[in-house]
Amino acid sequence: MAMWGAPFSAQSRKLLLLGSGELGKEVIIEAQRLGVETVAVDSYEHAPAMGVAHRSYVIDMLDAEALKALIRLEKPDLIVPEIEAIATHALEELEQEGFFVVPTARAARLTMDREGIRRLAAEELGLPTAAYRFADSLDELRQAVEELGTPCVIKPIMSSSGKGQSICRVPEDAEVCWNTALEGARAKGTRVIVEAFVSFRSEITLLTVRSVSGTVFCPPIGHIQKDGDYVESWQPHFMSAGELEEAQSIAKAVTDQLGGRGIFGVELFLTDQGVLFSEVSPRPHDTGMVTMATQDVSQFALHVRAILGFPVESVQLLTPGASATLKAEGEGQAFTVSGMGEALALPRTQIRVFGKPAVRPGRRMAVALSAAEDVEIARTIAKQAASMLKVEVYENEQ
Ligand SMILES: Nc1ncnc2c1ncn2[C@@H]1O[C@H](COP(=O)(O)OP(=O)(O)OP(=O)(O)O)[C@@H](O)[C@H]1O
Ligand SMILES: NCC(=O)N[C@@H]1O[C@H](COP(=O)([O-])[O-])[C@@H](O)[C@H]1O
Ligand SMILES: [Mg+2]
Repeated sequence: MAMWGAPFSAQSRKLLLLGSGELGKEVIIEAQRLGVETVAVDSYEHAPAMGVAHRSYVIDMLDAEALKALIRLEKPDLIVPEIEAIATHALEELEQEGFFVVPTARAARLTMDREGIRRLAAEELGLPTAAYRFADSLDELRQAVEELGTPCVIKPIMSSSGKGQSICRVPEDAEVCWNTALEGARAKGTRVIVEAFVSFRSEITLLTVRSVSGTVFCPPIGHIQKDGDYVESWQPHFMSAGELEEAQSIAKAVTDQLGGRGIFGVELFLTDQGVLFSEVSPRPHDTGMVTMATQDVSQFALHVRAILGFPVESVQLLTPGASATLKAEGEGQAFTVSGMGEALALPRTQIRVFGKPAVRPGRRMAVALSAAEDVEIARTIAKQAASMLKVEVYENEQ
């Protein structure tokens, strides 16, 4: 039986979030709504989730010793990874000591790098994916490109939101792609994955919830990515019954293998040759921010419910809807976000301004969420709302 007392009391239930961006901010808000004590951790001050948590810490989460020291000090009831770049071996050690890692320390380790999850999905589970190779040097990369043919996609094994990702269109591009990967990798190390380019009809995120009730799927979310990062998403994405069944069976296989409780964002490509598995996040997904406008219970609330051990019997889509992102262009800490009034004047539209303390080119700063009678109208309105939002950087100030 789940029960707990007030935050800060000896009876509190304490959730510690590793990574405190826009997704974690919503997780913390949902946890707070259930009376949970919350601790936000990230590598920089004033990260979005820190503003809504009871307390926060700034540490290098790839530093195993720093991570272990903090967790042993705080003794949280739940450790909730929000990003991939975490010293996951430290999480495994902490799990051994009795700490509870969401969904499991092994899932966090396997999804931390593209190799772990790709080998598990393709080689252990035999799920359909794009053909792939790994390379540790420019020479190995050239060899992989030759074997897979062009075009192919090259990504650092440790990166997210498209960082370090590029398309190799002709074999001569290999060197530029190698350098792009080196610059974009989020941790030291040079290993890359080379994937055959998939000409998909569309791509989706299938949010999959594992709770005490079993596995429940949210209606599929369609999305568009630019330079490897999401710019637009909508729900539901229409697909045939056969295709949906294929997608759900892939999602079920991967999430059952990873185990634990919580929400998983299973990324899939829809092609004329069938559904391909791409990757999975054992946590809420950026494209799933649309669920704040469309579902009876958002992906963030579902995650919190499932990890606290509560049932998730079903998920209801209340309305079709869409999301569109605002990305910064400049760089610096002196900036403003404007256009919120105009965006909010649009029908059935909400915005989330994340409150990140600094901008850099391409950084996601806000999202517009619109509901409408059909997804196409919702997409048009969400894009219009996002285009009204502007980030203005003050060049001459700090
Ligand atoms: N093999 C491929 N063929 C075609 N397009 C691809 C391929 N791999 C990736 N992409 C495109 O790039 C996007 C980002 O790729 P991927 O999800 O692997 O990167 P990521 O950095 O983990 O992104 P995120 O962290 O936002 O999920 C995909 O959603 C897809 O649009
Ligand atoms: N695709 C993964 C993703 O969207 N993750 C979200 O972005 C934040 C990092 O943003 P930042 O790079 O702007 O600090 C993460 O903390 C998470 O909320
Ligand atoms: Mg992805």
